Amino acid sequence: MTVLEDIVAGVREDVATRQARTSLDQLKARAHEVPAARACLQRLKDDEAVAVIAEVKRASPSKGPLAPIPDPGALAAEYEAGGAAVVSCLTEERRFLGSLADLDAVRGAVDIPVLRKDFVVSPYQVWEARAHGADVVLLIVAALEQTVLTSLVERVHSLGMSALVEAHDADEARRAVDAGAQIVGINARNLHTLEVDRATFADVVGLLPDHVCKIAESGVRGPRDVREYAAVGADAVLVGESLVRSADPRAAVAELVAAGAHPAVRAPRT
Ligand SMILES: O=C(O)c1ccccc1NCC(=O)[C@H](O)[C@H](O)COP(=O)(O)O
Repeated sequence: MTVLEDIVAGVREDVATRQARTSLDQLKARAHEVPAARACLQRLKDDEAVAVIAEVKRASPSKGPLAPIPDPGALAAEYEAGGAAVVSCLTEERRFLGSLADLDAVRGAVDIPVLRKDFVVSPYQVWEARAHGADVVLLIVAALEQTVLTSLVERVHSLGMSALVEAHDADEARRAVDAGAQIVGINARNLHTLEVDRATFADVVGLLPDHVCKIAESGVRGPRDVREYAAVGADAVLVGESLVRSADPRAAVAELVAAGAHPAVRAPRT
């Protein structure tokens, strides 16, 4: 069993447990009570700057525990104050030690869009994301059959949210676009070895049409990596570990934002 299959198997069990407590109809009712989702495409695809998506990430399969994060809302507020365009919140429980409670705390603490980062395999989780105030939902191509991926993208969009569709290689990038993705993340972390190879982004990004927002995910340790991703066409970077380990996450985000703010760092637009 691959790491991804193992994570998804656990997620399916956890979703079943939650669904036994809260029915889909109850979730839908809650989803219609929360404020409408915030738009996020324009925030991420700004020709003048590379946007920063800052992640609340307690642990990971590759590194184990990363940071205790006693107050995820306070961390998210620091990210926002540092200039993050979007806050990503991991909600997967077993390997990332996240939760919907973390998502609630983050949602309550910031005004910028919030991404629910999880291993979404069912419409129930999409409704759950909306019911908890998420504006963006991650969908991982490698975890989904194409028909399921397409219908989940449609479901996310139909609820007014944005889908961030994650690819790891050229074939997955094509599948993301075929599924109707407007925002595609290219994750430099190999899901089999868990190693990060930032060159993956440059290898794959050229396959994405101009209108698609291109996000470089994983392995950003500082401003230099932002500049390198920007130079090969990233509209945004998604950063977790280096921010949660930072003694001053607000300043750390601000440094990344500043690195992406200078137009000279951008790849020529077509
Ligand atoms: O982080 C992991 O070890 C991991 C393992 C298996 C699947 C996904 C994983 N990470 C999710 C992510 O995509 C990252 O949290 C995100 O891109 C931020 O990466 P980083 O800045 O390197 O923490």
